[in-house]
Amino acid sequence: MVAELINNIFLVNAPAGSGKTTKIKSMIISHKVEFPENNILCITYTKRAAEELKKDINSKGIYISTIHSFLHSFVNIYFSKSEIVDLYFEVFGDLIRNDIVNEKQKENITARNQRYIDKHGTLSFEVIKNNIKSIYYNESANDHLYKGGLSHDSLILFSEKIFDKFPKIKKRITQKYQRIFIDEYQDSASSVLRMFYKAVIDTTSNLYFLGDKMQQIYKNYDGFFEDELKTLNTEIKLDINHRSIPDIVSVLNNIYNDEEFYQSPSSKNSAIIPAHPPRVILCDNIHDRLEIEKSSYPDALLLFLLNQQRFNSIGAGELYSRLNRLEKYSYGKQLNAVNILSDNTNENSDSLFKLLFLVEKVLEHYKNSNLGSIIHNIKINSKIFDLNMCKITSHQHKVDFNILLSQIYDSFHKEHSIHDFLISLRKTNIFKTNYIDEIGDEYSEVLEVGLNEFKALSNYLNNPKVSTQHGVKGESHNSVFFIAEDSFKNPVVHMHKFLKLWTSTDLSLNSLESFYYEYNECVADTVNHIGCKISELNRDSYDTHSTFLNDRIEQLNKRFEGNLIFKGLYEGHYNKYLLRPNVSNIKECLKESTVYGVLSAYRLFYVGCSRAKKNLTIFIKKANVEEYSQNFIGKLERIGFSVED
Ligand SMILES: Nc1ncnc2c1ncn2[C@@H]1O[C@H](COP(=O)(O)OP(=O)(O)OP(=O)(O)O)[C@@H](O)[C@H]1O
Repeated sequence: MVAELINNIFLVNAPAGSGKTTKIKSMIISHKVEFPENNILCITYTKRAAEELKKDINSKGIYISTIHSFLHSFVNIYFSKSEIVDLYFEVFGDLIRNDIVNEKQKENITARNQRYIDKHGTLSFEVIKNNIKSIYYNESANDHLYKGGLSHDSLILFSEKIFDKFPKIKKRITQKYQRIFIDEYQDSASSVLRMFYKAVIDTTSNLYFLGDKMQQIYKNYDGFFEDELKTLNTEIKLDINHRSIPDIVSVLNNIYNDEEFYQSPSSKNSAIIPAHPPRVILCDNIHDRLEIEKSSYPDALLLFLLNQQRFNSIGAGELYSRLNRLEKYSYGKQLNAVNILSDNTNENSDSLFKLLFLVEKVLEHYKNSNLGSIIHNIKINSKIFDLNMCKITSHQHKVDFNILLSQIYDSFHKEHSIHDFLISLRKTNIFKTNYIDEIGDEYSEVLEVGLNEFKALSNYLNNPKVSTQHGVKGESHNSVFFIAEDSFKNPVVHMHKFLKLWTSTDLSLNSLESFYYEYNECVADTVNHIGCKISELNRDSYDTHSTFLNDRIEQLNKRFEGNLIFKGLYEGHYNKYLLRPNVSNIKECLKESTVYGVLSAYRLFYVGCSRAKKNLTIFIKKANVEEYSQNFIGKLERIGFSVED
């Protein structure tokens, strides 16, 4: 049966640089001019994107925010209603009961249960139910279900449940908003897409999903909105690349390798002469070669895969790695080391870095003899400065104060550790001693790092030229240096396996993604049958299921026979298993990340290349592609790259 097309819900799936963000802005503005009384909602993927968009369109009735802040502001007024608290227990009750029982005796759950008993005297489902009067969004990656705290993911899940159960609440969305835009739809969870779809269908509001499937670089979307996507209105076409020069547009078309998404270059970019053709540099040592190229293109944006590499390149690698090890910035916590090291404003919530960035700002004003700005900074930071010491009521005070600032200035320019710098700050008495002293033991490793790393970080923040491949969505840069790297965990990106597969097959997003979904389903089905994750298989559980697993491997081998992606990624592992069936060999066969890592590398490669307006360079370590270098160079040249050794 052919699904009915939906007229008021639009899908604009268009490649990089085709003007999606620009289109959103112009649609918002023109709608507002025509219907000034209407309200418009625009959901962006990151806070930064929301802030950027707000700079251009900030008028009454236009609401721009991330999905979490939108949902939170929209549903939190119901969070203490008894029906909503009941729904909370309906949705999360089993999870709560399981944690109370803690069948597998997980240590963290045992500890959490004990903390609850210490505080409330006892732990049971009924006690928890009695204690929770209202639920809340805890703005972190982990739920606090005993207290009614919803994590990022649970806020989304629970909002969807609220809209399903209480249509009146859902209806408020379209009563309030006549136009809704979801930017970067490809990285939104399918539950988010479905939520808006169900709210807007059969109403007079319009909903627009804008994005690019090729730029799906986070794992939020699980593929469960594909049927609905096929029913959407696709009459808005964006097929001109407004960002890049024709040679780069041609490379991008070839990487995308899908006629449906073919882009023409914009005529305004045709006259731009690049410094070099899009090129791939195959080198023995990427670091050394980068240094050389950086001197010719000092403004190039360097795209690394990992934050660690990015901070290494800035000259603040040790600072990043040590801050990253702090418990409070570990995985799942509200803030991480990147948040702290990227925020040189007064909003930085880390006591050490707030102080360092502030001191640096004050020294900048000192250098420019701008006493007024120094006083202003002192006044708005009364928790950090000792206001008595900073009072300037006479000429002598001013002279004394200047002496203290000059001591700080000298100390800041000395080669010593952050710890020694803090000691020198403490000695001046300008700062509250308890503020400095409270930067306690947990920071001891961070304080050992040289102050020069902080200075390098600060220079970088004033002029960022290094980013991660995940972090440059939506950006444009004249010159881009993309550094090919692998990562086997957080994030999983198998760049070199991708390059190898790309060399030997005519890869397109559709072919690789369909294989990924199909293979993933086979793995999920196997996991369901054996009742444990593939990575958790051990010799005993393998023996129990070996007949089933052997059959499964033979079936899959047959099913994907002739599939070049399977051949490139899995065939070797299957042959090995069929020769020697054992637990470690089966794990390799059924590893979902083998294909996921290649798929995410393909997308990141495209995202990275598509940031370049004029000059694009890819750096690849020669040794990593040696085995197939002739074919690889041939492929690169067909794509439109020039290849340099
Ligand atoms: N219609 C247009 N005419 C001229 N320039 C445009 C037009 N649309 C977009 N641009 C310019 O092209 C560049 C890319 O636009 P935009 O960021 O909107 O594209 P996008 O599709 O959102 O890109 P990406 O998917 O890579 O984030 C920007 O510099 C923008 O100013």
